[in-house]
Amino acid sequence: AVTDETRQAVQEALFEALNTVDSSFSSEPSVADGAIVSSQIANAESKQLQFTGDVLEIATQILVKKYGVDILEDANEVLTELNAGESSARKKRSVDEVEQESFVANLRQKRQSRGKRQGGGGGGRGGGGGGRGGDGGRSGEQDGRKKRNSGEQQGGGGRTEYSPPKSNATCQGPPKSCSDPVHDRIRSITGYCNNRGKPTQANSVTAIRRLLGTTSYTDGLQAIRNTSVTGSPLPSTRLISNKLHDEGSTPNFSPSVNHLHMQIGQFIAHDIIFMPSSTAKDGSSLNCTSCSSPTTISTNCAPIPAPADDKYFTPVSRTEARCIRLTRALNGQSGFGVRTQIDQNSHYLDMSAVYGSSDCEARTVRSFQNGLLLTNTGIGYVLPPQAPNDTNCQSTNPYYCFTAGDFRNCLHPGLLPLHIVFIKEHNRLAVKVKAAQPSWNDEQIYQFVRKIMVAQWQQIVYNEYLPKLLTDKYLTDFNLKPMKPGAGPFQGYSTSMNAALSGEFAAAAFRFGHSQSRQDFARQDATNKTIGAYDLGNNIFYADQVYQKSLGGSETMLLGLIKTAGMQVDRYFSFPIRNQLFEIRGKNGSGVDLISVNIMRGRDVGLMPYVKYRTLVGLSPVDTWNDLSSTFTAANLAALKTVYADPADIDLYTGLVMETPLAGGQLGPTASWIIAEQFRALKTGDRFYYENGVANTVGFTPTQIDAIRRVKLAKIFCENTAIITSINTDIFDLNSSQVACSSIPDIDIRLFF
Ligand code: HEM
Ligand SMILES: [Ca+2]
Repeated sequence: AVTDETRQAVQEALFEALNTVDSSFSSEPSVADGAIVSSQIANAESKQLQFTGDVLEIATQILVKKYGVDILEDANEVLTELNAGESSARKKRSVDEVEQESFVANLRQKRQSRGKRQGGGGGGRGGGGGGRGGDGGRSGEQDGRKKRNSGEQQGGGGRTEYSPPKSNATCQGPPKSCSDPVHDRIRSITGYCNNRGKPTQANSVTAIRRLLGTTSYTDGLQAIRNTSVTGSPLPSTRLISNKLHDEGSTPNFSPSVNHLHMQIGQFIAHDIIFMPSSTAKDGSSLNCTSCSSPTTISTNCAPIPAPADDKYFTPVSRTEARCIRLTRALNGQSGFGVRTQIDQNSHYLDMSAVYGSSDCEARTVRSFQNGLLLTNTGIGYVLPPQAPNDTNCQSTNPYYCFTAGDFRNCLHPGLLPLHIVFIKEHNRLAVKVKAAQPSWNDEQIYQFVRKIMVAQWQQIVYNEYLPKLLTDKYLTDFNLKPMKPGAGPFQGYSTSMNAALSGEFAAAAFRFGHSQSRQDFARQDATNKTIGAYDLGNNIFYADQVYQKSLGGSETMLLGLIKTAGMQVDRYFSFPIRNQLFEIRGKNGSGVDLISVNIMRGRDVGLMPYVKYRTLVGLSPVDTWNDLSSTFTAANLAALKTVYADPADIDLYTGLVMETPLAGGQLGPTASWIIAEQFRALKTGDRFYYENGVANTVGFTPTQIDAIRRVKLAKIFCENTAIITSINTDIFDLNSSQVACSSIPDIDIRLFF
């Protein structure tokens, strides 16, 4: 039983933590050299969680320091009591699965009233502002982005705090009980009620899973791993990147897999994971550029020191070392204990990059006419709607970036041909549906088409993308293969399978795709002539490439992806990936090294070192370097020894990309395992997976499932481009034979009525 003393201690710790949160962080102009801080911009819902998370993290440290870790269990009981009191204090809403109100989220108001009761001044600064209006996700997200050259960024006065806690009924999840029949038929945008017993599981803005249930935080709570098991400091992740991951002058192209495989991989990533970065108190991006930023700006800064002899990130001055900016992933912990990262997208494989991950965001991409998605055709061909207020966008009027289901759609130009093709495919199907069902309203058409779109996408991922990545054995062992035509329905759905993303997948394994990216992105015209390539390093968050009408817009970019080789998946990364992410055109060194970021992100998220995952995967445990010799080449082993003092230190990301690939796949055993495990969760944990037959869920009939099993990504490209008239039989095969588009059957929408 919890004592009153504990209750008192917990409340004291929370208010002390609140004061720390309110006073200890300073904001600086959020942007280095006018450059982009990050792609991982937190939306309003995530920011609400950050406030709670930051307070709980500090309160946890206070309690542990005073009373030891054993108090945390009782402290969480107190928190449950406090939250229950909070819930009953609020007017009950007419929904039965209302999430519990959070005591901590309302802490500022409590401090004020507490201050009054005690006769004190009650320090809270404002607390107003920032709430997300009903008008949608974009505007909510804008306030978190960089406000370049904005004078308001300076000075302390009048700044608003984190968004005040608010009911999240508007943007997060339909205000309907999971037993409402709407959840029989319609996959919610957020993922809400996909699992009826655990409605918010794998929803957008919820926590990631941890494969081993543990973290590598040195204090067991939040402190980033920084020491070797030998006691010496861990190497800087930029040093690791320089020594192990520099492709040098001899890039390794894949002999068989095209560049499109890279691009679809990123589109998959942007469906299932968006791990937001911490923000400053005012909701803007933190400027974690200087090496001292963890003490001068925010404890949520984790800049990466560049070695003094770094060729690209040279020292700031003779006395000041250079760091590569990095902000810690936003802490969404909701109880006392360990820091917890979140996924801001719906974790499910449900085309979030097209449809959005919150109900507000979903509205921003719809036209609300005849089920159509918004487009912009001003230039003479279809582009997504423009986002003139996107402050991450480096290209300016008239080359605005775009609004799509995922904020990162303009991260680099290679993503846009896919966004465009899928918007066009949705609208193509919507037109057919309208013609066949003239009486249907916008919502009916939209949901009908969306359901088919997601089914097609799942088919493409499981039937075309994954078999090019994983070996047949992994596909079989993890139940990843779609069933044969005529078979099914699939009986693998399990209510106990949590589809949520694992941190290991998000912060390490699935970032393998960074190794597939070329420096030059080709364009090819209808005659298969190369008509100009663009350089990745000069185009991060620049949208102007798709506006190049004379070069064929996005279609020649798409054909370029299909017709050129991707890079081999290995430990080497192209120059822009390692040096020019977020670089301003012409300003060397204004960007970051994505690979040093990946490795540091793993430490930030608390991933365990590589060797800890081997037993999970069925590999031998590791004591000495020699124990690694069957999974690494001698050359890679020797390279590892040049940076790590002990095999137990190896960062997960580096270990995964350095393992010898399995025959018949692109990855080694551990990376394959982590990725296969995730796609199994996304398949067998998704009530709406298209092959399923689940009670009280309106899926597809056997005939409809078979129609989806015949879907080919190639046909979607054929139908939605002007220049593609013949295409690969195997869409990701660089050396594929070609067929006429007309010989590939189109999906027959009539089968779905
Ligand atoms: C030119 C190609 C690409 C660029 C420029 C790029 C860039 C980025 C950037 C800037 C981040 C955020 C890093 C961080 O702050 O931690 C990121 C994260 C990530 N990338 Fe990529 N990426 C590319 C391709 C890919 C591909 C091909 C895949 C997968 C096959 C992929 C998978 C991921 C994943 C899983 C994350 C983590 C996302 C999150 O935590 O929200 N990326 N990428
Ligand atoms: Ca999703």
